[in-house]
Amino acid sequence: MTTRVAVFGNGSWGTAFAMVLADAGCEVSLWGRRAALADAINSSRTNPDYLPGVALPAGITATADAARAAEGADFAVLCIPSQTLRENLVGWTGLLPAQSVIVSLMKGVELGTAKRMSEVVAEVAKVPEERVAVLSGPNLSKEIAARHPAAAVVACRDEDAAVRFQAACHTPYFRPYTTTDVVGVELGGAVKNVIALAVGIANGMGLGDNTKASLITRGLAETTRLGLAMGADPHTFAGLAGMGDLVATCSSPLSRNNTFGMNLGRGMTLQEAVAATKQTAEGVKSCESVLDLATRHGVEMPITETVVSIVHEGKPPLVAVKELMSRSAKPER
Ligand SMILES: NC(=O)c1ccc[n+]([C@@H]2O[C@H](COP(=O)([O-])OP(=O)(O)OC[C@H]3O[C@@H](n4cnc5c(N)ncnc54)[C@H](O)[C@@H]3O)[C@@H](O)[C@H]2O)c1
Ligand SMILES: O=P(O)(O)OC[C@H](O)CO
Repeated sequence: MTTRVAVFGNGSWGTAFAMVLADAGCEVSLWGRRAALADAINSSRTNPDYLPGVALPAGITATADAARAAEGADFAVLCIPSQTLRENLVGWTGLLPAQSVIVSLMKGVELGTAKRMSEVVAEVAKVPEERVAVLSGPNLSKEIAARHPAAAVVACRDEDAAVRFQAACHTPYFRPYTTTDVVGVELGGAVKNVIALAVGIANGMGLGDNTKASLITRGLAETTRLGLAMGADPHTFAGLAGMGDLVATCSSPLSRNNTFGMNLGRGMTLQEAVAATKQTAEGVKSCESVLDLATRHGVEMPITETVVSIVHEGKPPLVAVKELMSRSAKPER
C-alpha cells in the first residue's frame, strides 16, 4: 500500500523534503497557509517562492486546506518556524489520523518554555513520545532539491516507528539512519544554528579558518555538555545530527544562520540583518532559548552566551570576541 504523508510547511525544507518523500514512492500532500502559493505549486509544478526553477515530482499535491492534507496520513511531517509550532499545531491535531506518526523537521527550541519541538508536539497533540519522531542532519534544502547525495538521522523512542519513516524517505540520494536518541538529535540541530551564527559573525569580521575551526570544535563541546546534562547519548554529537550538520551549516553560504551571522559581523544591526533575511534563520531566536535551557540544566555555554550578547544585547562583535578569549584558562573538556 502506498504510504501517505502530510507535510505541513511549504517553505524551502518542507518542499525539498516533500520531493524526497515523493521520490521514495510516497503520496505527499504539501500544506502551506497561502492558497495562492498552493495553486501556483499545483499549476506550475514548482514552488516559485521557495525553490524556484526546481521541477517537483508528480507525487506531490499542494493544498492550503489542513484537513485535506491530513486525510489518511500515515505520517505528519512538521516544517514551519519553531516559534510558530504551538499555535499552528492546536488547529491540526484533531485532523490527524489516530495512529499517524508526527515527525518534526524543525531545528529550534521554544522561547519561554525551553522545550524541544518533539516535546511541544507531544504536549499539544496529546500523543505519547513513541508517536513523535525527528529527522535531522546536514541537509541544506537547495542541495537536497538538486538530489546531491546526503544522509540524515530519524530519531524516535519507538525504534519501529523510526524504521518505518526511514523506509518512507529512503532514496538513491537520501540515506536516513535511525536512532532512539531524540534529545541528542534535536539538540544537535538547534545548537548548530547558534554556532553557525558565531562562525558567520567571525567570517564577517574577517577572521580566519583557525577561528572558524575553534568555534566549531568548542561549539560541539558545549552542545555535548548540554546533551549529557539532558540525558542524550554523547555518540549522537559525533554523528550526522551533531558534527555532520555543524560542519555543513558552518561551511556553507547556503546556510541562512551562517549568512545572518556574516551580516552582523560586517556591521549590520539586528534589524538590518532581519530585513536582509528572506527565510527562517532559527538560531536568531533559539540562541536565547538554548541559553535558557543551559541555565536550567546548570551548563556553561560560552559561545551561545556570546551569540546572545551580540544578537540581542547589541554587544559589538569585537568586544564580545575579546571577552570570550579572556575567560580563565582550563583543561579541554
Ligand atoms: N532550509 C533548510 O535547508 C533546512 C534544512 C533542515 C531543517 N530546516 C528547518 O526546517 C524548519 C523550516 O525551515 P525552512 O527552511 O523550510 O524555512 P522557510 O523560511 O524556507 O519556510 C518556512 C515556511 O513556514 C511558513 N510559515 C512562516 N510563518 C508561519 C506561521 N506563523 N504559520 C504557519 N506557517 C508559517 C512559511 O510560509 C514557509 O512555508 C526550520 O526549523 C529549519 O531550521 C531547514
Ligand atoms: O539554512 P540554515 O542555517 O537554516 O541551515 C539549514 C540546515 O539546517 C542545514 O542542515
